[in-house]
Amino acid sequence: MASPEPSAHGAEKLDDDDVIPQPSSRSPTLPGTSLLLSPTDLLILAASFYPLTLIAGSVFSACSPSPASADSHFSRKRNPFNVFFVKYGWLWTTLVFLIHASRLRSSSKARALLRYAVATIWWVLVTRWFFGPPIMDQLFLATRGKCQPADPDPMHAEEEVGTAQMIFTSAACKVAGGKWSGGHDLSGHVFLLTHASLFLWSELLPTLIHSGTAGRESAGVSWSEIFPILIRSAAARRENAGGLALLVLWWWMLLMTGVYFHTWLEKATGWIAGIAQWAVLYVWALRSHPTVRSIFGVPGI
Ligand SMILES: CCCCCCCCCCCCCCCC(=O)SCCNC(=O)CCNC(=O)[C@H](O)C(C)(C)COP(=O)(O)O
Ligand SMILES: Nc1ncnc2c1ncn2[C@@H]1O[C@H](COP(=O)(O)O)[C@@H](OP(=O)(O)O)[C@H]1O
Repeated sequence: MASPEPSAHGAEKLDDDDVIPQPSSRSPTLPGTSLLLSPTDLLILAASFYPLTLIAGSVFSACSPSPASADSHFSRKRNPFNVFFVKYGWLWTTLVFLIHASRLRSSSKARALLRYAVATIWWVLVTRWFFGPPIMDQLFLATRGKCQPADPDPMHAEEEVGTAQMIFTSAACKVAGGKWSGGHDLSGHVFLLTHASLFLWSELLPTLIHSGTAGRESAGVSWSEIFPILIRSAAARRENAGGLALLVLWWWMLLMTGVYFHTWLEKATGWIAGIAQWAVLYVWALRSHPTVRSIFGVPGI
């Protein structure tokens, strides 16, 4: 899909089929084009779906006559979608991305992998390691969170507390049989599901539109065309169907986290961490900094 760089961005010339989402990609001369959505509009539309989902889930949970912790399949931590998919969420996201990247032109592959590496580093920093405990655990400890011993027996608890107070990560706390409690517990699920979804939408959208419109050249996509395009795109290639299926699953699991788990504030901080790297790289740096764009490229077909 051809998409020349807007001069406002102080552009260098992009590869023919690179697509940088841009608000000014509509042609002002075409009648009725104000109703058309550019790639940027579509990306922002997809991105706005996630906070709305969390708000809807939280409102439902607050208004529901039964308690938010009501026993249902999706309120159980051990449900298979949680255990096999979300708990390995970055692995599944990686698989879908690598299949997508393997289809890109070789000149685009290295830069797509570089963007993936940045997204992976952000996932590691938030959930695994940040010069010590990961960001989510450092936030928890900084807000007076502790690893509490699980054993109610005071004899054992005393022994455990000694160990627990030395524990600085939620993972180690769980392994020691303790409970991570007291501080601000940023939702790891909201973070991962939002981060992974925005990464996949940003990388896959040009391909999805291209497959769903059969490469049609146009000023944009109308509202009524969005779902038919995604369906045609899924039908056109198994890889597109796989990517869209994962995005639907991530969206559903985010809704379930919104309904059954965490406080409003913990979901909000999870979401902020989830959009941070996407906003900096895809929304800001790639659009307004030609140097960044020349290093990382832009998602394309
Ligand atoms: C020239 C360019 C070179 C660029 C090089 C790029 C390298 C590309 C290929 C590298 C492949 C690496 C493969 C990495 C695969 C993985 O992702 S392994 C990780 C699998 N683990 C997960 O997915 C765990 C996800 N889960 C969590 O993070 C947490 O469980 C949670 C969801 C945040 C919840 O936290 P809890 O505390 O468990 O509640
Ligand atoms: N959509 C979902 N489905 C099932 N369990 C979920 C969930 N969202 C969050 N959880 C569970 O709620 C706890 C807090 O999640 P998080 O902080 O990652 O958002 C985690 O419990 P466990 O750590 O005991 O598995 C997690 O598995």
